[in-house]
Amino acid sequence: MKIFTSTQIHELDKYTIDHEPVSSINLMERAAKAITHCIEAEWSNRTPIVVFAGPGNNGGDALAVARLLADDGYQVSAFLFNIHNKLSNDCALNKKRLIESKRIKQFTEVSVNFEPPTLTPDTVVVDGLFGSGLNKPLTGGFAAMVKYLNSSPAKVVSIDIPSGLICEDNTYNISANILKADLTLTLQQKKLSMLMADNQKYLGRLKVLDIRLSPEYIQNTDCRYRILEENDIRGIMQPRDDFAHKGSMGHALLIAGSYGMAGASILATKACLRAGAGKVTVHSPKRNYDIMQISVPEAIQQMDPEETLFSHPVDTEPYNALGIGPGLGSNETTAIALIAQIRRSTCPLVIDADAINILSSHRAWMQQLPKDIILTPHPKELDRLAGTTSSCCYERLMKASELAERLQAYILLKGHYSALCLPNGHIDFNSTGNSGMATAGSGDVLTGIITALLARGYDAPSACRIGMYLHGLAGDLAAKDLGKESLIAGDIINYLPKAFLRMED
Ligand SMILES: NC(=O)C1=CN([C@@H]2O[C@H](COP(=O)(O)OP(=O)(O)OC[C@H]3O[C@@H](n4cnc5c(N)ncnc54)[C@H](OP(=O)(O)O)[C@@H]3O)[C@@H](O)[C@H]2O)[C@@H](O)CC1
Ligand SMILES: Nc1ncnc2c1ncn2[C@@H]1O[C@H](COP(=O)(O)OP(=O)(O)O)[C@@H](O)[C@H]1O
Ligand SMILES: [K+]
Repeated sequence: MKIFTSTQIHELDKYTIDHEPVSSINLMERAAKAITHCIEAEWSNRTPIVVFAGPGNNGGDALAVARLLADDGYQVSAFLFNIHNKLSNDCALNKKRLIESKRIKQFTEVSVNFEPPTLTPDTVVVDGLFGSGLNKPLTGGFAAMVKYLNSSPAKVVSIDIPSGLICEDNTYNISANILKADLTLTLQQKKLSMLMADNQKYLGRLKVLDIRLSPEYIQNTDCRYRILEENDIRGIMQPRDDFAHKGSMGHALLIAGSYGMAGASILATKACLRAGAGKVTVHSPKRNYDIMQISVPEAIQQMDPEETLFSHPVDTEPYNALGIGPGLGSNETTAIALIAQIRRSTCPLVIDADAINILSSHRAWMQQLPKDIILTPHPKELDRLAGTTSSCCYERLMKASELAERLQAYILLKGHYSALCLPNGHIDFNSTGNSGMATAGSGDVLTGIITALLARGYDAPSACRIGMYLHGLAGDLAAKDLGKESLIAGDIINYLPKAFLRMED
């Protein structure tokens, strides 16, 4: 699913009006009907409704909803904020229709002073102050109104997006001036800011309402952001050849696990095997030999000369892909071996965990990274790598994207909606995965999966897309059977077979 920017959403709106064809007022009515339907499904007509409408089309939607609810027997009070005496055409038309319908309990147009109504816990507030047209943070009277609503006991339903939240960049927005909705009914598609962890507190429950905007525009318009769905992944997965043999299914090398961190290499290795690599070799320090042999008998063991850490780069000629980093530690000997390993590697590379941390403390080495390398940082690792200090998720995402462009690398920033930042500046978000996966070792599993896919011959973007999707899907299937609370990283590996099966259906 493409995630258009607010500018593109306006173009899409206009294109639909011109080409469907549908008049803009009828498109607004379509949106208002969908919103009204959702509200009526949740609250009976004994619920007092208070509608707050702004001067633009978000306000127009809200006034149409006020009329439709009143028509269906709800007690509706509506406030239209028209402080500059300037309404959008469709907002003005819906004001007229609302007044003419006469079913409304109270309609107030606010131009100067606003006497806020009493909001009881059983009241539902419909927020149509600002939607995708908000172009700067709220200030003054509107900010005060948001604060008033946030401190009220009423339930809030936001139309399209909670007022005060901007569709993309909220880096310099003020949290107290953004409405906290209980339910957000967003039109046609999620907005970029809805994918960010730090904005979840504003959204409440989020529903996407299909208002049938032009499929032609949606299909033909290039878009920087998209959410990967099952069909996108099915489209790039290759069937396993009947005549496949272990020599044709890729030989993966993992360099992982220092003494005390054998678990990370075990998880990555098992995941790599379960993701269908023909052969997996794991390079780890001598002291981990027995535990590795016993834990993953299917893998080939390669011992580092050192007892407890990775110290010697290896020849990658026999391998089709290398994953390096899980549980590696950040000893200086390991750091030097890592950069030597990166320099001499001839196969596709996945860099994770401690390998990323080592690069963060030796930034000059980043210039030596080959093109098309894959880095899989979690947010803290990305912050160390890119030197981000802000807690703003959008800013971090932009840093990750800039870094991907500068290095011509694939940066997979992990989390809910993991974001794959591509060298061309585009960003693909993953749609699978759940909070049960917030458990140590989940990332090691992802590294193993992506390394396997690279070894099998997928190019870097496909390996990342399929890898993060299957990883999340395995987590979802595991959570369905086991619940989220007790999920551990090993469960993700155990459910990878079912995730593959689901994609073969
Ligand atoms: N997508 C679709 O196809 C469909 C979309 N629809 C609906 O349209 C909505 C978008 O409508 P919209 O473009 O009229 O913008 P909206 O959010 O109402 O605000 C614009 C007004 O706000 C003002 N303003 C901006 N920032 C401000 C600030 N900080 N503080 C104060 N004022 C500020 C701005 O003023 P200006 O910047 O122009 O001076 C202008 O007056 C969308 O969210 C959805 O609900 C549906 O009807 C049907 C199909
Ligand atoms: N709430 C969540 N929703 C979806 N996926 C999640 C969630 N929490 C964690 N994950 C996934 O689990 C993995 C965690 O990786 P990471 O933080 O590197 O773990 P570790 O370092 O312990 O192996 C990532 O792939 C991430 O996307
Ligand atoms: K709104």
